Amino acid sequence: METDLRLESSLWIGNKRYRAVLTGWHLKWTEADKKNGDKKTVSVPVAEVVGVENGRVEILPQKSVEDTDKDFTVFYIKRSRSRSTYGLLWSLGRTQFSCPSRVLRDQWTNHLRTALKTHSPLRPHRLLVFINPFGGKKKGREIYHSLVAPLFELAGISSHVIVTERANQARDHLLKKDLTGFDGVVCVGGDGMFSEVLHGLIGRTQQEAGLCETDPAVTLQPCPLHIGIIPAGSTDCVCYATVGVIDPVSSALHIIIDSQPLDVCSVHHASTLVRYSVSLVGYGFYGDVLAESEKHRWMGPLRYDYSGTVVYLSNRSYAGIVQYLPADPLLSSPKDKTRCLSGCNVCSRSTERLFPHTSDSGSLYSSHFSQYSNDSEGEWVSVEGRFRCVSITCMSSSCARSPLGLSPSAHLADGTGDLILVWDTHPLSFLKFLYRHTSTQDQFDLPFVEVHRVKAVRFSLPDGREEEVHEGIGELNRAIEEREYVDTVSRNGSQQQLAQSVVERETMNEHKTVASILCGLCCKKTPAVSVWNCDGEILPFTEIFCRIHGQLVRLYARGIEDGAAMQNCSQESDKNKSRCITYK
Ligand SMILES: Nc1ncnc2c1ncn2[C@@H]1O[C@H](COP(=O)(O)OP(=O)(O)OP(=O)(O)O)[C@@H](O)[C@H]1O
Ligand SMILES: CCCCCCCCCCCCC/C=C/[C@@H](O)[C@H](CO)NC(=O)CCCCC
Ligand SMILES: [Ca+2]
Repeated sequence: METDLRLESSLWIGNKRYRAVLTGWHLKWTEADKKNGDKKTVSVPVAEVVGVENGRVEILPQKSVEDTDKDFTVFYIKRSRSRSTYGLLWSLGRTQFSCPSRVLRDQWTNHLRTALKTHSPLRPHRLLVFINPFGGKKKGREIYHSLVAPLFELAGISSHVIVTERANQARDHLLKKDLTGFDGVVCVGGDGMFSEVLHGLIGRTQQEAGLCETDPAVTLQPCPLHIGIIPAGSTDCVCYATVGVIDPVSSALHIIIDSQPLDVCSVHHASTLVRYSVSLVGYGFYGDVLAESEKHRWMGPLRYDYSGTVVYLSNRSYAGIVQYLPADPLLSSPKDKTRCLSGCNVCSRSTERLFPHTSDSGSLYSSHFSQYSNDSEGEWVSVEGRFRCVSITCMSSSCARSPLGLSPSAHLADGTGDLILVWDTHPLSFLKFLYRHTSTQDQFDLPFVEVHRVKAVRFSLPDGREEEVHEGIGELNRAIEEREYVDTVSRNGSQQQLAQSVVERETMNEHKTVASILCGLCCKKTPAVSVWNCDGEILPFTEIFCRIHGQLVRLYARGIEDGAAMQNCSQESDKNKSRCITYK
């Protein structure tokens, strides 16, 4: 195969002559008229060629084609460091080659296209795209049509685009409509849109397999369709943690060439499935922040900072019983200071265990999904007390607010989640814990913080707390109502007037906030229960059971690339370094 695809000739880039070689794995070109020591070789892995066009062609920012006889243009992945994140930005590299004859030009383009088909057989051909026109800064449509669609066209991908008109339209479509012919689903939006697609695809796959999603003991069927994310939301945590940057062009290029399995946590209450999560299932602080932020949606992404401050000042902790099933400690630890990077060994070993009969990317479509049991997995552990927060995350959950994330050493696809227990502590100590999320300081190196790598978690309320719960809520509401009454009556004279005015309703919310802050600071009359934040949605239950399902879905991504390692790659990349690429 390698021999058949090999092609070597002189080619021109501008007025310089190059010796160009196409082997099975790489396209390389070296300046021909230089002394040996000065010769630089550019090497592009075939796996990173996005498209090949006849003539002199430009795609972004605008398409332009000069249809000449002896020229061809190669488009490929180009990397640069991101100033604000740890990941690498991808852009579309482009080189226009000129040949001495049209025959040679056709030979080059045919060989390159054949090499692409041979070495990248799993690239998508047809995608279903959902655009949320209201996500984040409401730029989803514009982002897709100007930056993403031209790249898909270049890569020969056809797409069926649906601009959503209501929440849950994407989920319902995926649950009910014909999906024949699609290789994957792309969501243009934020974590909420991703969650819709996740629920739609997991639900559809289980329906078709005749499996019962509600039973936490059932081994779920992995989804055959991939999920791609074009970030256009407020947090874009799933994109950040799986690609390393929030950049629509980088994400579009990942959709064209990549595949990355991802663990999913199913959340159950009694005998119902409540939701799926990939990022955060959080009780206490994160639940309260989300609940508070819902009152201030008009603030946009800033609502989380505002609500974070309000909730922090209200100084709450909650009683609970947490039971967890530890994962095999011999495989990895959330405190081992490693990071899950693209090509991660811990995740690869997990793939081997989850899909024992396939070792390569063929496992993508494998129907083998046997729940492994491992002798080194421990017994259930139970802890009880007061917590500032209880969080479970299947991945690092890094985002712009926290570039290393909730659990910096968590793995995307190892079949485990990290359980973070933050015991009740002094407000300043808790602030230290929160603050460490924004830097490289270790947030787990604090005496009131525990982190465990787990397969499953159960959360329940201590016995007899129900009364306290109601009492707590009742007292808080009475305190809020009292303050509201005093405030409104002194300003307006009548509560009815207040209820009729939208502006004043907003003021009422502010008063509620102030009341709850005062409650937290002075009276300590806080509710005895918090709410669960599940990837940005509030759960309607307090007592839950969570189970991690290893590699239940596949994303069009590759995990975070190690910027330093990429720069150290030699120019003469071999097969093992096929992801290395150097540019002048
Ligand atoms: N056409 C629509 N109208 C109203 N809501 C929609 C529509 N399409 C999708 N949604 C819902 O909007 C919610 C938020 O969308 P999305 O996640 O795209 O943006 P975001 O909230 O700004 O970002 P993030 O979730 O990253 O914070 C989603 O939960 C989704 O269900
Ligand atoms: C003094 C400085 C304090 C700084 C504190 C920073 C702590 C940041 C930790 C980062 C946590 C990200 C967790 C990800 C959650 C997402 O799945 C979810 C959906 O988008 N977002 C929220 O729930 C939105 C709510 C996020 C709560 C912060
Ligand atoms: Ca994991």
